[in-house]
Amino acid sequence: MNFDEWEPVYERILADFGFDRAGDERARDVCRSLLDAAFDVESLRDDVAGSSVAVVGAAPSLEREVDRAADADHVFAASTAADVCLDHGVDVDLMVTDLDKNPETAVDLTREGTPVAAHAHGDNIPLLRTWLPRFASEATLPTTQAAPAPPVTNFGGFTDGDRAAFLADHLGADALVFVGWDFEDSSVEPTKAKKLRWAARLLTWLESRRDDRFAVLDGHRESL
Ligand SMILES: Nc1ncnc2c1ncn2[C@@H]1O[C@H](COP(=O)(O)OP(=O)(O)OP(=O)(O)O)[C@@H](O)[C@H]1O
Ligand SMILES: Nc1nc2c(c(=O)[nH]1)N=C(CO)CN2
Repeated sequence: MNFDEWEPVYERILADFGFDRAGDERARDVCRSLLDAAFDVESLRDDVAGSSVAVVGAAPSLEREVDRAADADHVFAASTAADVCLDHGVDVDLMVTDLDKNPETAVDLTREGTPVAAHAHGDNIPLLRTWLPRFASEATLPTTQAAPAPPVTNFGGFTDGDRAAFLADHLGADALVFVGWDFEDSSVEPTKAKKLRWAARLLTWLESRRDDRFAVLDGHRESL
């Protein structure tokens, strides 16, 4: 994702949530200062290009359908979806997280050599300072929603799950298969519900950029 294309969407997200752009930039710079190396995401391209990627979200429905993730060539798991996959014997190829729920899982994965896309934003700076030093940096892919500052990269996307989809798209995935997504989930609190609406909007944008059709969005496009 070119930042010029992302920036107008990012500005709308900032305005909608009242987030501070300078905070996101500060987080990006803190993240940069905490890592002495970073995962080379392009090393995944040969493997992921042309393949199917399960983009695994952490809706309650994931427990029932996690096996579907194992049918894809690769599994990109968002936040606590990584734990559900691992608990069910489904290997995770990449985890995407902003460190607010299960940072221990992310630490363990990086130490085993599984890449983790660790997202820096204005509201997780203390988490970055606590957890990033424990990550194996060569398996850590630092991301930002502000302008990129290598090695901190911006592939597009906002919530952990839709960022996983934008990353799979960046790597040339042929099919994105959404497992563990529920846009109607009434168990989420209002801010999370608002974040999920943004995830749906961003995935609608992504499918049109790819000239694709994500079944998970059926019945939701019209209300966005
Ligand atoms: N019904 C749902 N409830 C929660 N997450 C969902 C749901 N449907 C899809 N997802 C996706 O699963 C991802 C992981 O959810 P989880 O609750 O573990 O993470 P989170 O750390 O709160 O996510 P985020 O920080 O992005 O809000 C979310 O980022 C979202 O993209
Ligand atoms: N500044 C800021 N950025 C975010 C936040 C958040 O709470 N604050 N939450 C996200 C996904 O949960 C993604 N990005």
